[in-house]
Amino acid sequence: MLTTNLLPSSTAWPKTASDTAFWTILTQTLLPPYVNTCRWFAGKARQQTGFSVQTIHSLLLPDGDVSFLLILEASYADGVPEHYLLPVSFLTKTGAEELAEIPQKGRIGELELDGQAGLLIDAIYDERFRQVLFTAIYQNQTIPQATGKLAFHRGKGLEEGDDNLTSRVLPVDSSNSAMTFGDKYFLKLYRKLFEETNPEVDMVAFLTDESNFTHIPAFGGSIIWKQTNADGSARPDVTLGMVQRMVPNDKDSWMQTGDYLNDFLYGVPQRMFAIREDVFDKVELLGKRTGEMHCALYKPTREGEPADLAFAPEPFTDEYRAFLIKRFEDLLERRYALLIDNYTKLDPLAQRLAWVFMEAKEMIETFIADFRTRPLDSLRIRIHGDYHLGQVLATATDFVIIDFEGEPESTITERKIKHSPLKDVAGMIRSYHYAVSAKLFNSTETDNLDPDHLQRVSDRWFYLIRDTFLDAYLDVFGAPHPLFKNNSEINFLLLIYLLEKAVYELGYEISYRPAWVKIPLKGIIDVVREIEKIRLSDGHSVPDVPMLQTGLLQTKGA
Ligand SMILES: Nc1ncnc2c1ncn2[C@@H]1O[C@H](COP(=O)(O)OP(=O)(O)O)[C@@H](O)[C@H]1O
Ligand SMILES: O=P(O)(O)O[C@H]1O[C@H](CO)[C@@H](O[C@H]2O[C@H](CO)[C@@H](O)[C@H](O)[C@H]2O)[C@H](O)[C@H]1O
Repeated sequence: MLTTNLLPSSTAWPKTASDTAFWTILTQTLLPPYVNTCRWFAGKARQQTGFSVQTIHSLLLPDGDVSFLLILEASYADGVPEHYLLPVSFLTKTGAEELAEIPQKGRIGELELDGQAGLLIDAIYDERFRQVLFTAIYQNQTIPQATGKLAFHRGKGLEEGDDNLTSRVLPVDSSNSAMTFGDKYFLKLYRKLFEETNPEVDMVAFLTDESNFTHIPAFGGSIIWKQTNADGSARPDVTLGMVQRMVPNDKDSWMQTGDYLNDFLYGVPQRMFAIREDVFDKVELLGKRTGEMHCALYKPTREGEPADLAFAPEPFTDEYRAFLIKRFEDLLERRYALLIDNYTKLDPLAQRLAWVFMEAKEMIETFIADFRTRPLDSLRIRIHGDYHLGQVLATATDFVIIDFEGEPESTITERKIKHSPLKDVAGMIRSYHYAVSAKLFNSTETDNLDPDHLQRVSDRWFYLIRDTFLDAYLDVFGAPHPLFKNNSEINFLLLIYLLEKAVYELGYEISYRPAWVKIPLKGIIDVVREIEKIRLSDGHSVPDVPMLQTGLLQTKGA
């Protein structure tokens, strides 16, 4: 098995940490093709100009061997370089059994080091490496490194006595790597790295330590690289990993909602509109849990107590308004450009929807600009930031909210900016709209139905579910609501965030799922209609945005 294309070096594995030439050769040979096959590498579509190993951390394994945590720098023709975590182990031929267990996606390549043939692997597939990480967290270890130290921190959720659990890598296909310990703890190793604590660690640690909200997996610990410069001065922390309690679950809420919609679908051809009561119960429960999460994140400073500035609520300042408007305007420009570039690839119905979006440009811009001066007394807090049905695990009777990393397109600093929690609410409402649209317009059961009728059925399901979610959500705080001034502010903010989310999604779908582009476009147009109503009722004239037939999402005959 290990006979071809061995990359030779005279340095023994443990000594390679200081052999710069060795790593330079690797970044020119084995690493680029390997990294480009990895799900976690986000630079595949960009013009790459090369990789380099920026930093190497060493971890001593229980048997005296060593694994390295490589910080890889990926450079591109345009834009700033990115940094990725790649832990590596070297398994020699003698460990034939272990070698056989390494999946293809963990095999970086064959090497011959100091006369020993072996395989360079992603160390997450090395049980010894996983064990060292977990033990270091359990023991709150700090391990000095050439460029600072690795600080392992144990959180409240990691129980006494759980220091010797067997581990395995989880087959989740995501942008990070997941492993479990004793099927009780879930360790996420972050792959794309940022200078600043990952918002997920902030949020999960805060909710575990400072609140009674139990519908997140409790915080079990973190792995932080405390960087220093060559002169010993400190640099921003880099989060490498986080442990949480493992949540037994069959599925996430996206799948669960899909199951409910399958039941609903059977009645549709018979012109029967039936949503089971337990579906409403679940939607209500999720609204309630969402409200409770925001309640837990709302931490007004009490008299005599020091303010926790990272989580203290803030008003809608001019600075925030300017930030949101600029971000929205930039997003809109990028989306219009993307839509124009891809227009001819869209089917005729998507093209019609795209036209309405184009025609509404001026009205959307005016609506966003309103945000600069409109009086707003609601408050902003830290929020989930990327909230949708896929981020909620469904347990037997309840829900557990995961993935607090925030919006993937935003910088880490942006992800920590406080927003109205209605941004999360808008995320979930968009998700219900996605769920019903994707199901009703892509199923054989509804293939032959009149598209206008189908659109009405879809809208009815969506409005009922949306209102159920929203009512249950708003009920959590009671009246007067501490975070929202009044219904008019709630409506305005919801529209802004719904629009922003749908415009964001438009880009995601053009890039990843062109057949679904119609879903966010329909979401945008629904908001445009609402804006029209508001402006007309305020006595404004509105630009002439064309009306459309219903049946907007139907792909048949396109
Ligand atoms: N605490 C947990 N317990 C059980 N499964 C989890 C837990 N956290 C995440 N998962 C599973 O791992 C998947 C990826 O987790 P997520 O936090 O969304 O990572 P990523 O940011 O890499 O997408 C989730 O969709 C879920 O299936
Ligand atoms: O990978 P992430 O969870 O960070 O989110 C990205 O991918 C999501 C799709 O997996 C995407 O969500 C969109 O599609 C969902 C259905 O697949 C739907 O429930 C969401 O409402 C919709 O936004 C998300 O936008 C993107 O950031």
